[in-house]
Amino acid sequence: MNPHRRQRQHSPRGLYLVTPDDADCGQLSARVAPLLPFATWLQYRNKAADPALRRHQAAALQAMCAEAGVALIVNDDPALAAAVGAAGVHLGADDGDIAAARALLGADAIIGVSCYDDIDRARAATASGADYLAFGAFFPSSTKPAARRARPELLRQAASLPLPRVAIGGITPDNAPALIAAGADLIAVIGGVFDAPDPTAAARACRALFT
Ligand SMILES: Cc1ncc(COP(=O)(O)OP(=O)(O)O)c(N)n1
Ligand SMILES: Cc1ncsc1CCOP(=O)(O)O
Ligand SMILES: [Mg+2]
Repeated sequence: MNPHRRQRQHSPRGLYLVTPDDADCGQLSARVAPLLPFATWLQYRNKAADPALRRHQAAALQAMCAEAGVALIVNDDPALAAAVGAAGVHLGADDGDIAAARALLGADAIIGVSCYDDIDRARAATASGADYLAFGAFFPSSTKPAARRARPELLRQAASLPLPRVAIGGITPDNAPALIAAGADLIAVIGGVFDAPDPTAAARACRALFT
């Protein structure tokens, strides 16, 4: 097995950086590279790219993450995660089931599941072998304006489940403390870092919230 896939942490905490849609491979790598020192995990998410571009970008990010010691998690697509040797996959409600992803990626893979505002979905994902539970959107998101909204109390409620809790949706270094106080182990961020005037400073500030 590729040794860089074996990066599963038992109690991951920190910044879960998620990529913006960017069709320019060189530009995407250049935007991500200075941020990796502050990320616990990186998710490759590109809702606009065709399969060839997604494959190319995921492979480039996997090489960068392996070098930086950051786990790469591919959004939506277990086959792409397997093809590039990523550490895991993130599955939403329309992205297939956990068992199929586990069969493809193996016992060491990180499989994350979107639970939105639904604690019953979180319980079911836990029982099905998920590795983390993602909740949100907690704040208005310019990346995904129609995202279902959740309240921070849900993070407290999910403390009864034995998995890391990821918060997503409109998160910035300024509004994240309320979510961390409510129990978020990781904050998943796109615009709050990549659209910040100084993305490196924003990523550093996100990480500092966990120290
Ligand atoms: C960490 C994390 N949480 C939630 C999502 C959203 O997944 P999904 O509902 O499948 O929506 P898309 O991202 O595919 O638009 C995520 N990607 N990552
Ligand atoms: C994928 C996703 N799911 C809920 S909100 C969201 C987008 C997160 O991006 P941002 O951090 O820019 O709000
Ligand atoms: Mg999805």
